Amino acid sequence: MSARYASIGVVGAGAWGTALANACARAGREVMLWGRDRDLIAAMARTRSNPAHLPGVVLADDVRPTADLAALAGMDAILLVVPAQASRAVAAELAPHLAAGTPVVTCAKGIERGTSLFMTQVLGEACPQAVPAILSGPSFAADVAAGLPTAVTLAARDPGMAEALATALGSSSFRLYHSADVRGVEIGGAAKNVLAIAAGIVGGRKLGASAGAALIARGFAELMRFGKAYGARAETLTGLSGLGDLILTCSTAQSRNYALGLSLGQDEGLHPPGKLAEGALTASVLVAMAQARGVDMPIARAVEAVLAGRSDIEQAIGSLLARPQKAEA
Ligand SMILES: NC(=O)C1=CN([C@@H]2O[C@H](COP(=O)(O)OP(=O)(O)OC[C@H]3O[C@@H](n4cnc5c(N)ncnc54)[C@H](O)[C@@H]3O)[C@@H](O)[C@H]2O)C=CC1
Ligand SMILES: O=C(CO)COP(=O)(O)O
Repeated sequence: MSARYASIGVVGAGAWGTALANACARAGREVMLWGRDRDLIAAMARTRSNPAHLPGVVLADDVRPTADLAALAGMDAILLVVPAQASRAVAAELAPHLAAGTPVVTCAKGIERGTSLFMTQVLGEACPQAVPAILSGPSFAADVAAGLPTAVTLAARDPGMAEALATALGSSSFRLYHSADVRGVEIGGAAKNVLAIAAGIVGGRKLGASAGAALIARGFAELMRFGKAYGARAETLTGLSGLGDLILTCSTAQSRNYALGLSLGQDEGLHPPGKLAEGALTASVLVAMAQARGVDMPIARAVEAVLAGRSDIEQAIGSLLARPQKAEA
């Protein structure tokens, strides 16, 4: 069945796109890797590396970089690996080159601002002839590129398609579990980034490991409430793409979202500059969507208030600690 997906087009030559291109090559796929920056793509083809986004990683022989989206026409499946807020524009540019029924797997973690749409819903609008799917889970690009063991979830509404794609892209070091709970997978990836900023703030303020663990557990309670309100399955939220990714991203400054929170917690502002921290872009839309369905998300709300400049760190921490004591569940 995996022969159906012998060729994979990866759209987006940042850290994650480059790592996924290598992972697909490792799984025996023929891979084309598209990036919008012609100079960068030419340099990647020449040097077989992407030092700007993924230093120290050699591009696998079976990965062909291209700056021409039309070159991806005829690929058996596409991985869309650009930031969440750029996904609509890039998917629309890609759409004319896709045959009807081509799976397009979004690998971005976020919710579209302005429309409050999840990533596969954005794909459905921008690329209506494609079949949307999602890949998400605890996986730093550097780890995947280095061939360290990782496990993620690939979800598509059609379970057979999810299984076939997972079989085609997986290898012994890059394990893909399959699922039909598309909504659950996209909610976990979007929400955990916002909560990771809070975890970074706790780290930056040196509130202690106990506070860090409490933050993860109470953050997960928020993620569960939001997920249930928006139709996710509980087993998905407690799986790799929910709890798994929340633990990873809340645990280390290797995460850009955690690193941003760390910097805020140390009163150093929004650092490091120029690094993509999806949680900073998702926070306001996540909080608005929670409010719209009456979901209580005090930690996400505190992060949003800090990012919007309506609250300083001390006020945000104070407001969380001043909440009335209540039953845990
Ligand atoms: N880096 C990681 O470890 C992981 C990242 N992700 C997710 O993957 C997505 C992409 O992240 P990264 O690759 O890490 O980011 P990155 O910052 O390394 O690369 C982003 C890429 O997208 C391109 N891009 C940005 N705006 C664009 C536009 N309008 N049109 C075309 N291309 C555009 C940039 O040129 C760059 O090549 C994010 O949603 C992130 O949450 C998911 C799992 C792991
Ligand atoms: O999503 C990720 C790991 O699963 C990457 O996290 P950051 O975007 O915070 O670096």
